[in-house]
Amino acid sequence: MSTPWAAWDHILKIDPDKPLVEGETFADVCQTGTDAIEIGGTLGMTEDKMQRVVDACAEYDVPLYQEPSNPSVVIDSPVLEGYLIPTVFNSTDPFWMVGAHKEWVRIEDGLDWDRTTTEAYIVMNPEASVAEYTEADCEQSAEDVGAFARVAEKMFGQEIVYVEYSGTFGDPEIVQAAADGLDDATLFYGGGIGDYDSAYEMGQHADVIVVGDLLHEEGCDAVRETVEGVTDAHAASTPN
Ligand SMILES: CC(C)=CCC/C(C)=C/CC/C(C)=C/CC/C(C)=C/COP(=O)(O)OP(=O)(O)O
Ligand SMILES: O=P(O)(O)OC[C@@H](O)CO
Ligand SMILES: [Mg+2]
Repeated sequence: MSTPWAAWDHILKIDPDKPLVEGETFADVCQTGTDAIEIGGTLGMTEDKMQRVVDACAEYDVPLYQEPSNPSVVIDSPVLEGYLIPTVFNSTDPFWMVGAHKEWVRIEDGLDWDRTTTEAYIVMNPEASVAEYTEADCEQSAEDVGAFARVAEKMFGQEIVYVEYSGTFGDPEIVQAAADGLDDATLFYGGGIGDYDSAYEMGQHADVIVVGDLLHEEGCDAVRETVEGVTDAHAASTPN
């Protein structure tokens, strides 16, 4: 797989288990200015729900990626640009690091490796479903997170490191520690981004910000503001 995310600033994560804001359509969702759409969530995932979102977004230009939370919800669709497969570095259960992946590969024939890449998650909000689901140890200092990020890149060859605060705005110092741990990998940050300022702030530390709940709670105009926030943060920090 090539590394298109190296050029991204913003990902919109659609949770197929949650409705859009009343009156909005997937056409609106695909025109928020985001660089890519990830389709996934932790709870209530089914192939059908995934497929419905993929179909609804298929005709627009924004690249679509599936982010499955378990092997049984992966859908085979030519419309998908690729599959971003989490591996949770701070899970206390190896199933969420490598076990689910082994099961997937054992069961499925002919996976499309060119369209498949992993995201090295560091799950930091103990209240999030994803933390509970993967039994993540969220007691990680900035030094720990920096070391996880470095291990992910240097020892496990990960192209994407994802600091995940799903549902709450994280600690910018921790996100910066992850950034400092990386040379080449792309740093995703997700969690609690709700407006221009929060997008700008995390945009100063992460390569890509991921916006999820805001789409389902506030809608497309609010998402568009976060695209502006991170774009401005990156423009301000890029030397000419
Ligand atoms: C091997 C395959 C194909 C799948 C397994 C992939 C793994 C390890 C998944 C672990 C769980 C995970 C990191 C899922 C990614 C999606 C995610 C973090 C969604 C956000 O979840 P929450 O916001 O906590 O949940 P809800 O919004 O559903 O409550
Ligand atoms: O839903 P929010 O809090 O925006 O988090 C985004 C994403 O990181 C969730 O996996
Ligand atoms: Mg969520």
